[in-house]
Amino acid sequence: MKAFLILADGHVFEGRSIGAVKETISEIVFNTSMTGYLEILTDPSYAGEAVVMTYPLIGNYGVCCEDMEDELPWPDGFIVRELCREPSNFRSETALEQFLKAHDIPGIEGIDTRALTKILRTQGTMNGMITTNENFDLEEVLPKIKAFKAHDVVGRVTCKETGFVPADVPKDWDGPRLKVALMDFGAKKNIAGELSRRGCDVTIYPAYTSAEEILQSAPDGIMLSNGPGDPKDCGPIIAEVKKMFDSDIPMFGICLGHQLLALANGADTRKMKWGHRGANHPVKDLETGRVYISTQNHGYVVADRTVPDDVAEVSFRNANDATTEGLHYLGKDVFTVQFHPEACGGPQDTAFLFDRFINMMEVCKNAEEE
Ligand SMILES: NC(=O)CC[C@H](N)C(=O)O
Repeated sequence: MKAFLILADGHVFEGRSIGAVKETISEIVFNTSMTGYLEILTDPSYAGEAVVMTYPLIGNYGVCCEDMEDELPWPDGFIVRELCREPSNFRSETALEQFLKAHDIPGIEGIDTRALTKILRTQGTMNGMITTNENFDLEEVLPKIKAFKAHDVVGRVTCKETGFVPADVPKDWDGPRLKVALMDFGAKKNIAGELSRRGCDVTIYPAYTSAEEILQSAPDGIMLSNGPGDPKDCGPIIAEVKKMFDSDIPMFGICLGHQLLALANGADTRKMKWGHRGANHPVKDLETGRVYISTQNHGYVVADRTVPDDVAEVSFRNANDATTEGLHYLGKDVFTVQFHPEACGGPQDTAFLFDRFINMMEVCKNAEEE
């Protein structure tokens, strides 16, 4: 069946429908990862967006359910050059096409994703519509496409009830056992995974949980997760995050969590032209000068020179465009990053940041006990 991608600037791409047959309007963003399509599809931070994969062949190792970052896929659409229908991998449980259909995600294949990405790079990400309606009227649909704005996407993806992931450590574990409160703004599964493998009992809280409730549970540390949408749309959450920050409990924030904590402390965020989405974004640790390759997925960034000097300093910068990639809060056991240390694009990457968080919590806990 024919399908069309209509961009807000009037460009129309014709391809074939994949996944669910339904019309959808969302922001069209591109991801440059060559693999990891399942992790991308199940990352809740993509809610409200349709993802264009720039790598031309997608789906060739099928759907390995173990790799899912959430129970469900979250993008509103999926756009590829060529979808592989005969995946080959011993871990694969189904083909991507079936997965998209089963979860009601519409998509389009067979379009020139390189031309599409060039448009998004020159003009910036923009809204678009995926439709199988051949008789669409451009004049009629363009205003609707332009007007689209995703609402309360964090509310859509966050857990509805408190959850618990116990420490996943051997019986003879002699490392610390710590209690972490994970704020779920759209958390990827492996955030809790990285913590639990390091001896943490992780309680996962819905995004709108009050700071009072979190503080009452007396966690050793608070983890602020990634999540979808514009961080400035999260006013009530920002207010609670500020109260958590003022409590002096160690904190670690990733992506949306990083942005929310920056906003809570007087910094500003801005929308990027086309964002960072891929598995090979170089970030420089400003303390050591070392560059790490990171996985990223964000369309907003903490605006340069808006972070009050007496509150925090920039700890990481993107080596391509020098944007802020991490903050370290002065005189506090609190740090945040814009990239994804829980995403294992390579063997270890920046997972050491979880060790840093564990050490912080341990030192703090020991100091209290003494
Ligand atoms: N992965 C994330 O947490 C993304 C944060 C935010 N929604 C952005 O696009 O910048």
